[in-house]
Amino acid sequence: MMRSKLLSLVPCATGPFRTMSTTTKLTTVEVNDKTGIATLTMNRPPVNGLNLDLLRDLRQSIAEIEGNKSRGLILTSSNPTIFSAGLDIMEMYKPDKERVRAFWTALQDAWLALYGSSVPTAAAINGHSPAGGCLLATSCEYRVMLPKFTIGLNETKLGIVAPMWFMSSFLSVLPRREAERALNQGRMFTTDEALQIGLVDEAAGTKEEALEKCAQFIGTFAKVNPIARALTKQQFRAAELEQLESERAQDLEKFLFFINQPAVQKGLGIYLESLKKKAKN
Ligand SMILES: CCCCCCCCC/C=C/C(=O)SCCNC(=O)CCNC(=O)[C@H](O)C(C)(C)COP(=O)(O)OP(=O)(O)OC[C@H]1O[C@@H](n2cnc3c(N)ncnc32)[C@H](O)[C@@H]1OP(=O)(O)O
Repeated sequence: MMRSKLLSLVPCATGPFRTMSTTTKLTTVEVNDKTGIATLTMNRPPVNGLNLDLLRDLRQSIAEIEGNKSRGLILTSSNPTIFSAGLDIMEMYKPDKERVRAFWTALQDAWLALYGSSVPTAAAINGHSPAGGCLLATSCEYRVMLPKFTIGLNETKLGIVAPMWFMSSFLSVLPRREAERALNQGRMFTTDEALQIGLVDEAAGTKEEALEKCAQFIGTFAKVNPIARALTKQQFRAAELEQLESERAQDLEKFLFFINQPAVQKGLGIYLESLKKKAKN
């Protein structure tokens, strides 16, 4: 089933490209008419916290980019210092029962869409990228990061646990030993450290430069058969995608059980307070 879905979404090898700019509430898609590459920009102030609506918009924008025959997707942020602060903790703290189910389901959907996207993907990481922000970046095939920001899966520092599929994205970028240590430590890497360890592929001085480097990466596929490339990517990523697809319901229940533990709620409350205090100082 995945294969036929993929074939219908394979990007066109030839133009012409349409100039297009569409905005859902929290994301913008702009297709460059010269390169045919789509830039998907997250725009949810103040920190691109991944709430239900942003996750749904992301998924919708990814589907749109696949549907409009773009040559590739660059994920970035409209915020000059934050790529994404990760999951909106307000969705998990004292959550509404129905909404939190929809929220986690939307996160699963967004990850399946991005990690399994048929088009080449790159992240122009133009700001901090903790936790869910790092998940988005590592779900892409290439990462370019601006200086003096941080990226990583810091879940253990918040007293929460990154699910297996967060780890899968991380593991598709970092060697196993490095990934395990960083996950256990909840380590945030500076741009230089991320570059050194291979968590990001390149550094760039400005957002424009980062976008250009991402476009260059996507351009490396110009002479590759798009169907063969897309099927190769999909096969390479099939195990992780199929694991989540087959365990979605259990993954949701596991999340709900974990998040509703009084100790986890208490920890999230303390963490939120510390973020707010920091903002006041
Ligand atoms: C077994 C399996 C079981 C499964 C178990 C469950 C698994 C869950 C996996 C979780 C994944 C996650 O992504 S959890 C999320 C992890 N994210 C983080 O830890 C990032 C926390 N944020 C930061 O570090 C910083 O905010 C940062 C992004 C660097 C930006 O710093 P700044 O100084 O520019 O901005 P701040 O002043 O800190 O923040 C501006 C405002 O945004 C708020 N804010 C910041 N981050 C926020 C966030 N993630 N969610 C909500 N609100 C946030 C602050 O409280 C402020 O609110 P006001 O004071 O009201 O303005």
